[in-house]
Amino acid sequence: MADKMMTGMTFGEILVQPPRGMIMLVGTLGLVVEAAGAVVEVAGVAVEVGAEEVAVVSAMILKMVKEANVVVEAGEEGDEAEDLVEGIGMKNLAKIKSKGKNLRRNENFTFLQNWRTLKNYLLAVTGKNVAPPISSFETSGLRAHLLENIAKSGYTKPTAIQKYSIPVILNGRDLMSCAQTGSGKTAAFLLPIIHNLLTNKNPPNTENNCAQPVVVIMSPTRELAIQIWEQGKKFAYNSTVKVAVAYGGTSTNHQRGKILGGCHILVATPGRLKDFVNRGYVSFASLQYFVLDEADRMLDMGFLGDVEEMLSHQSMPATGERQTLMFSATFPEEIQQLAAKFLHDYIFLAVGIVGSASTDVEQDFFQVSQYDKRPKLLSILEETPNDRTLIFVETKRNADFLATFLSEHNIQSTSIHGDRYQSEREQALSDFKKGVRKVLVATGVAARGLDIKDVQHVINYDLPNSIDEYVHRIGRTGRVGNRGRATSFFDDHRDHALAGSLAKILSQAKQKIPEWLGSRSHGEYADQFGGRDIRGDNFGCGQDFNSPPVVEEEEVW
Ligand SMILES: Nc1ncnc2c1ncn2[C@@H]1O[C@H](COP(=O)(O)OP(=O)(O)OP(=O)(O)O)[C@@H](O)[C@H]1O
Repeated sequence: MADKMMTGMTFGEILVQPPRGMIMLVGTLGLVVEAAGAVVEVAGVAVEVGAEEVAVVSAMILKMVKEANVVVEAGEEGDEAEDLVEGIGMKNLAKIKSKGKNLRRNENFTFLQNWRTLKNYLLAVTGKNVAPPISSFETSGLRAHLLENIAKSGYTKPTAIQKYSIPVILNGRDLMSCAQTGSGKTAAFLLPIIHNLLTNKNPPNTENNCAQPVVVIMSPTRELAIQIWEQGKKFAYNSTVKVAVAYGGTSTNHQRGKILGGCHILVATPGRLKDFVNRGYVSFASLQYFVLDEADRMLDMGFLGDVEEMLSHQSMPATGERQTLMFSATFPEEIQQLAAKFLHDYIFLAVGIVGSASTDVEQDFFQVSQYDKRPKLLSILEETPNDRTLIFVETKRNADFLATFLSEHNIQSTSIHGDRYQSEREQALSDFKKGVRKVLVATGVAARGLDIKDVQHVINYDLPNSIDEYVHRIGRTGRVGNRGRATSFFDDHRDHALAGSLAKILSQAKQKIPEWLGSRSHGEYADQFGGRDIRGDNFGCGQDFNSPPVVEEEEVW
């Protein structure tokens, strides 16, 4: 049955007006919903639902119930279905009966519930001929050497996004893949790519002092590029696969030498990649995979020009002749539309709600005016002196200022932002990772992708302008199943435009919305599964897609 559904046959199809115009559908193992009414939009796609995501699914059901006057039949009293129905207060809206798995119909829907088989996630898959997911690394078909390196990395089983992304990539398909922060997206693209490189056994290609990588991975920040490079080297360890990196702020000679020495996989920031391509050090003549990590960021106005330039370079294979892979935890609809033109007959994957915050992060808010922020910060940090804490501020100046201020108060801190020398940035990150400094004050440069072990607390000293940025920032904690904590200072004067989006994020993550925040959001968040974009019109406000392009990628942070 699962195979049938994955290929989009007509089973379990249902409305669910999809987030961001993409199709979502509930069906199969956890909850089967059979469409029979006009309200239903047939989608032909499967979604598995799971215990962790029951809340999300509950809200979907609730929405359907509201719209279609559905009658829901729960299982035996005390079982998961009963709990779920209870939990979402559906009793007020639909007739609930406790009679095992019997079916009950009304004119719109039939619900068949089999809650005991709930899986661990909610998944949306769209596209034609989707390869079925893998269930374990051992049975994935990945090469033995790679499996050894996976085991050495301490991975015992694939995460949800890996289960679905790996076979799609192995199958040669283009992919847009969305999953929450810290869910293992990097390995989801690195593993199948390295598998194929190991299988093909071709040596790295360099002609006329110009390297021809098989894989180019673009990342918005230098530190993230370094991190992906390191992870790539880990998976390619002791093999013939060569991984190199190119990023700004350091001498080109060293990087160029490494790349020319042989490189299958090149991880790069946009500015340095463009520079190397324009100088003829790198060409795309052998390229098979083009990967955009943090794809929505790579395709917003800041980097779009660079990405387009690379994709339209004369040596770049055309869309459809290369495999294009895009990964992110957030993917605004406008950017998805833009992304589609670089993709060929692609598969869309979403684990969880696109753009939602990790449910493993406990989110707190304080109403704090600009003048009260410093004492409030001190009191919070003094409560938890041993916590590894990442503090986000809006300006580079304030990052330095705050780090100094905290150090003067015996809280050993350092800072990372675009005005520091690259060596200082790397030192700051290293000190923070090693625990030499417990506190790192950062601008948005550290918001995305960075995987720093045991960050217990993220503090938004200044909230960002965009809700997606908020989601990425707080995603620096609560990674791969660990719990984390995020605290944000909400300044009424500057942050009011974000209130609705924040309330929605809290609501999706099933967290308490402070009354004062809820009242500022004018109830915008109440309807989680709206007919259009999951975030509605105002969601993502502050994300300015029309802002002028920046010249150098890192300088904006
Ligand atoms: N299957 C797995 N088992 C255990 N740990 C894993 C597995 N896959 C990835 N990890 C680890 O999980 C952490 C988060 O992974 P990764 O950085 O790829 O997340 P991400 O989804 O890209 O997050 P972000 O959206 O913040 O960039 C890393 O430390 C990674 O090594």
